[in-house]
Amino acid sequence: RKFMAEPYKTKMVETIRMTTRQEREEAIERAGYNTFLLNSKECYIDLLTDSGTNAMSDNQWAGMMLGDEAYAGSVNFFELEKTVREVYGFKYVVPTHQGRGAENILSQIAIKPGDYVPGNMYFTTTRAHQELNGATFVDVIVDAAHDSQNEDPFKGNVDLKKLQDLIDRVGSDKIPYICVAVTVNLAGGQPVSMENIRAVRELTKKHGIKIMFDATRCIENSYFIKEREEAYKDKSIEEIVKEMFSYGDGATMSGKKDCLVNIGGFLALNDEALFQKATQLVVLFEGMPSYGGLAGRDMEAMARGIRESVDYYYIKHRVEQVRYLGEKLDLAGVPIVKPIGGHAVFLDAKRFLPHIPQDQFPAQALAAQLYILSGVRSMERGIISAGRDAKTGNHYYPKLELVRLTIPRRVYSYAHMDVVADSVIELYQNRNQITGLEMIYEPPVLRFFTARFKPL
Ligand SMILES: CC1=C(O)/C(=C\N=C(/C)C(=O)O)C(COP(=O)(O)O)=CN1
Repeated sequence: RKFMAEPYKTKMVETIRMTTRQEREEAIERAGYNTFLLNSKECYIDLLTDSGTNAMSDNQWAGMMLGDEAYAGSVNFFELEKTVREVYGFKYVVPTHQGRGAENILSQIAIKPGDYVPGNMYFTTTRAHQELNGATFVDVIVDAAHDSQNEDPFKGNVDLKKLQDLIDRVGSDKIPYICVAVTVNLAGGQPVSMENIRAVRELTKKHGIKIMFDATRCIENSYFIKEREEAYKDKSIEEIVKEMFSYGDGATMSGKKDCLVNIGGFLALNDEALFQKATQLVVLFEGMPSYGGLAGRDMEAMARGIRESVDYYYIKHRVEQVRYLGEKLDLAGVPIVKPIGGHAVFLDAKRFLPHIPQDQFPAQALAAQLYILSGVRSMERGIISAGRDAKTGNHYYPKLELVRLTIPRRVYSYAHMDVVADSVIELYQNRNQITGLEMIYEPPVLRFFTARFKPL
């Protein structure tokens, strides 16, 4: 068989049930055509996100029984710290409740008003914290990343000329760090090559600019390096992760993805002065430096999840299961982002619904219609997620208007992937019946979480 079978067997099940079309039409109406506002029990196959929705292993659950819930100096903290040092290679670890907790602290300790933070495409919460601290985010990703049909194997790469131009334009003292996301979520889960990371290190080192990784999906990135970068095909995932991060000064991590936990994250740093600043803030926002908003048992589960995540067969299956879904859709002519990403298949809503202008929110409409047809929940990653330009007040109009079918780790089977594929293909065949939406409630920040719409 082309795709490997699951490298695990099931020991516990959580029943899911199909709803009726009538129930789903009522539910999406109540949710204002925003899939974020649906209840979990209204969703049959929930592909909203891979964040916190992953299945833990028996080893991780066993670790939950070993929570040292001491207020300070928990055994589990030292286990987490040891694991981050051994697997990722960073020196200091500040646990946080999830990725945003780390982004909040890093942005506050490293950014001063008027700074510029370059990055390989924006991510919603990452940019929000950078802007909250007075920085301007500057997208320095390769142009190919904004083209859903470009099949470059490393579309997450940094465009070194764009980075150099920014340095020349604003001066390196205005650039505290570059945020290198491995993989790039909104480009379609696209990886950064080791060669590019090395080149970014070389360029930034000359100007005293730090590299801070967004490590959220770093294992998927490592798998793509092993699969697509000749020099790494015989390296282990663990060797690749270690080398990747050796070129950086720190990382923010949402453990809810590649660390295989339902809650958790951390800020990792090598610089002691920055670490000291981080510990001063963590007591304000997350708790003690030795628990960062997490119970001891959560830190134990995260430490064990990190160890499991570098297992080759685990990550091979994970990436291949996503590829399986993507290839079925591609074969049926459904427009998707290529190459297929590590954590999700992204539908290209502009090409799926060319008759709907972007300011009638095609991706939002497509996600709502997919739910009505099949109970499959997906996430809008287009103009609504992009938000408004703080200066002009106008929508950002991203080139990529996408619907993300995000596959949780170790949760769904290939049969579920077939159900998703069949329903997307059916929707594609009837795409001309889909109409645009009007936004009837728009929150001021990160609007995609709670905005409401109605069909035009
Ligand atoms: C690349 C990246 C993310 O994808 C991310 C969160 N992503 C979510 C929730 C998602 O659905 O993609 C975050 C924020 O992590 P958090 O959701 O606060 O644990 C940071 N970086």
